[in-house]
Amino acid sequence: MAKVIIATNNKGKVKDFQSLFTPMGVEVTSLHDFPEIEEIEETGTTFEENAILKAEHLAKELNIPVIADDSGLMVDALEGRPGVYSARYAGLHKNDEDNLQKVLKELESVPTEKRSARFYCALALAIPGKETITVHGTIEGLIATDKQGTNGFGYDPIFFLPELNRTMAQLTAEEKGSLSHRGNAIKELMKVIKAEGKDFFVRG
Ligand SMILES: O=c1nc[nH]c2c1ncn2[C@H]1C[C@H](O)[C@@H](COP(=O)(O)OP(=O)(O)OP(=O)(O)O)O1
Ligand SMILES: [Mg+2]
Repeated sequence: MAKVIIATNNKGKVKDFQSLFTPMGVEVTSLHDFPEIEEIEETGTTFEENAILKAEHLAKELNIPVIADDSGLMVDALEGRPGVYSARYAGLHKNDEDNLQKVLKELESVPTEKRSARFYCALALAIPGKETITVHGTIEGLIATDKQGTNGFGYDPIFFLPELNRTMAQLTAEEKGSLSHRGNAIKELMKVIKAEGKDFFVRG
């Protein structure tokens, strides 16, 4: 069976990738399957830089093609924060809940029309001996005033999609994949590798 290696420790991202790749008959492998690999520090100042760091690190260790995802939430009223620091917004050892509560608190007095935000996902594909490819995808939404829904992960329960009248955490995995920043980035990556005659699948 064809496999794709994603350099991530985030179980929510793994689920998102599974919902995109499983229908293609492709198995998703993550850092959870390589416990001996040390996690690399995200020292970049952009999503792209961090995605490249994560993908190239694991591709070098394993000597096979690897994809990495660096993503986050950008809130206009917060000048783009939490941005690249989305995973560490409430502090290094905080979790998704603390992070989203911090955003809700900071937006407490901000009216609906000023609660615009977007998710951003940068993907890097590192292939040993080749130049690393980066692509990105986004999705626009509004920050809700409280949590809704239990699907997904991270900031999904407070990311409201006005056209669907639901938060991202109220979508099925398939719905999220069809319109999310991550789904859009994957579509872009598929286009680019096709155009460049490259491939990220590992067989066997
Ligand atoms: O679809 C999403 N739905 C909700 N929240 C999301 C999403 N996508 C990214 N996010 C948030 C979660 C985390 O706060 C940050 C990612 O941080 P980021 O460093 O890329 O991931 P991570 O540290 O959790 O895992 P890893 O680096 O091992 O891939 O943005
Ligand atoms: Mg991370």
